[in-house]
Amino acid sequence: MSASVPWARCVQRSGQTLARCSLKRTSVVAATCRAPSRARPSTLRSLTYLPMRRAQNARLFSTTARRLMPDEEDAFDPASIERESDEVDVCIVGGGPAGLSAAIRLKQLANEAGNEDFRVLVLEKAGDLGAHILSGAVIQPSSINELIPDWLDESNPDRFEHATPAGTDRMRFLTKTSSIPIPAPPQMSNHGNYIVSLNQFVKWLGERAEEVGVEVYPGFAAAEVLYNADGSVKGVATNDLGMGRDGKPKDTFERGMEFHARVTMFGEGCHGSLTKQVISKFDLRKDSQHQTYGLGLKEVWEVDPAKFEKGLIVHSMGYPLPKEVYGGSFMYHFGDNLVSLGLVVSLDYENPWLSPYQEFQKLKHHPLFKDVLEGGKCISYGARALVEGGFQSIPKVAFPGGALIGDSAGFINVPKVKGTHNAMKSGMLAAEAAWNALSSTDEGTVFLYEYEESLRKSPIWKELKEVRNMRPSFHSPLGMYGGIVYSGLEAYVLKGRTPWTLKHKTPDYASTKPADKFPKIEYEKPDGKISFDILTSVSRTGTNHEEDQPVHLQVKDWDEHTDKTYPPFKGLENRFCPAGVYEYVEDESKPHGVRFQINSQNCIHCKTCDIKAPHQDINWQVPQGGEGPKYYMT
Ligand SMILES: Cc1cc2nc3c(=O)[nH]c(=O)nc-3n(C[C@H](O)[C@H](O)[C@H](O)COP(=O)(O)OP(=O)(O)OC[C@H]3O[C@@H](n4cnc5c(N)ncnc54)[C@H](O)[C@@H]3O)c2cc1C
Ligand code: SF4
Repeated sequence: MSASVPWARCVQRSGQTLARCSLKRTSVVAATCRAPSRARPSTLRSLTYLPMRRAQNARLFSTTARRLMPDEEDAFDPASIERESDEVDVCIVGGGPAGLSAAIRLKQLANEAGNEDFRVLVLEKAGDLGAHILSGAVIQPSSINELIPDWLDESNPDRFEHATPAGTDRMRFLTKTSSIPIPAPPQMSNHGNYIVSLNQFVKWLGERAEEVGVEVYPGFAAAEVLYNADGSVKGVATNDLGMGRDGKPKDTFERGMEFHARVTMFGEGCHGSLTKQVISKFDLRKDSQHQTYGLGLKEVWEVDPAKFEKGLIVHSMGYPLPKEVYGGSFMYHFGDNLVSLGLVVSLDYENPWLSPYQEFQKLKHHPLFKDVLEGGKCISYGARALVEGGFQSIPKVAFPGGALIGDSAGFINVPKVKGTHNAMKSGMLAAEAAWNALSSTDEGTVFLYEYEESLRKSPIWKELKEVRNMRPSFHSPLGMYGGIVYSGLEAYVLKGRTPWTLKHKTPDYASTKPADKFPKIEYEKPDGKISFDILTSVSRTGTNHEEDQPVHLQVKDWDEHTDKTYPPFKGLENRFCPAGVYEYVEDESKPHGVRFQINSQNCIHCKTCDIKAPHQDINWQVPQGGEGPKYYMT
């Protein structure tokens, strides 16, 4: 950090060093980057003015702070400080498989056309790329084969080195003590697929993106959608940093930053906080059904080598979930003695006593899993909601000035338990449409008609249409058994050629029934070897949030929330949250004898509360960039 070099100052944001060196694969201060200037990521080049911006902000704020008397502090409006802005060609929110594939494809096209100045920027809320990604993950390589054909080639020094070829597939129906083999439908055949840690894969994809010139900003949480005067999307803004829990700026206050682009893509994954707003603003669900969701909980274990079967893929239905609850488990053996084990629970469950976290702990005691885990070590835990609505729930994906890509739109093939290949492909299709649109005109609002069209002609559309009736068939009067039989018929005989399309029923938040309609579920205490209490699990996510900041789980009136939610549902938030964030603490001074509490530091960004809260009064917003879970090997 030398003051003599104008741009060689530490560019810090919330403890994150902004400038990252793609050669060193590490965060660096600009002056310490020894890469030739041509090879430096443009992040370094374009951010040289940032120290100045921070100095300006600091000056502005300290001036304001000096001037303010205590009784005036309340009147201070952070919005009165103008935000710095940056102008790029395409801004992508979310550095997941969809966002990074879109970014890489755009820069490939720009570089092929000799337009190296074409700026593509990716904003990612995690401190490091991949750190908020949670997935199975068995990936179908169709999209990565297309995007980076030599991704596994021995001759490629930058190949991805952590892919385990899929081996034996097993499908089981579980009762409490036994596991019954059932035929795996063709969709679930994994021949030719790879087991990976999606979090490692995304990190690697990010490096490939920087190599082709994408500007990747981890630690930047997009918090606000910006609009042009004509109503089209103008870009996004990151949130203000250094605000106290009381909503007042602290001396570390720093105004957010605006990123303006002619095309803004939302690749926030399932139930994105900005995607939600854009869908509503442009009424993108006008011709589609509501989205439906599941919550996936997952652990990675290092197991006894004698129990490890490299490439083994096991899926199950049945125990521990009651027959009215759709869901299932997965167990993938990959890498060196690693086992990825998880349970997906659909969020349209009715019984508020049900706890997806506790069901997952119960699952691990089933002999099918316990035998593998015993003697092993749990090395990570995480949870994330996933989209289950499929074909019926695909919204319009293009709107003036932008597009939805990946799980933000919702392209998971539920019977196949896969979404990564579709997320990537949708990003690539949107990229091609954006490149063509931006190349054909230098100004004015861009609308990606071509993306809507190419999506309909793509394998994504065909694949999701074919399986569209499987998930909703589990709502027939025959419940789970009816769904299994109907899905078998679709998989082997009908193959989606039926003239009908089954509808999704009630949205997840409205599916929960009052607690007094069900007997309370008593879960067994964890044994500390196979099953764990929730705080031990949360400690394995590495999650952290600065305590003195506005709560990012926004509930307007905590007492009103308690009045409406506690009496009928008896604290369901405590049970649906896989990180122990919500509590009702005994408090005799309160009307219901309890006080609502939000331990927001524990949040692992799974979005379940925003989806399942019965009165839709919990609004998940991004906290400060760089906060949240620090997943690795997930
Ligand atoms: C438990 C589980 C198991 C799964 N198993 C499989 C499997 O075996 N195979 C498979 O193919 N798929 C699987 N999936 C689905 C797969 O993970 C998703 O389809 C895929 O990750 C979607 O990619 P995406 O880029 O759309 O979203 P994501 O992977 O969710 O990435 C979104 C990124 O955007 C960032 N972000 C969000 N909001 C903001 C914001 N406002 N500002 C900045 N950054 C933001 C997030 O931090 C994240 O990094 C599974 C999913 C789960 C939950
Ligand atoms: S608070 Fe909400 S988003 Fe955070 S972990 Fe709990 S349910 Fe998930």
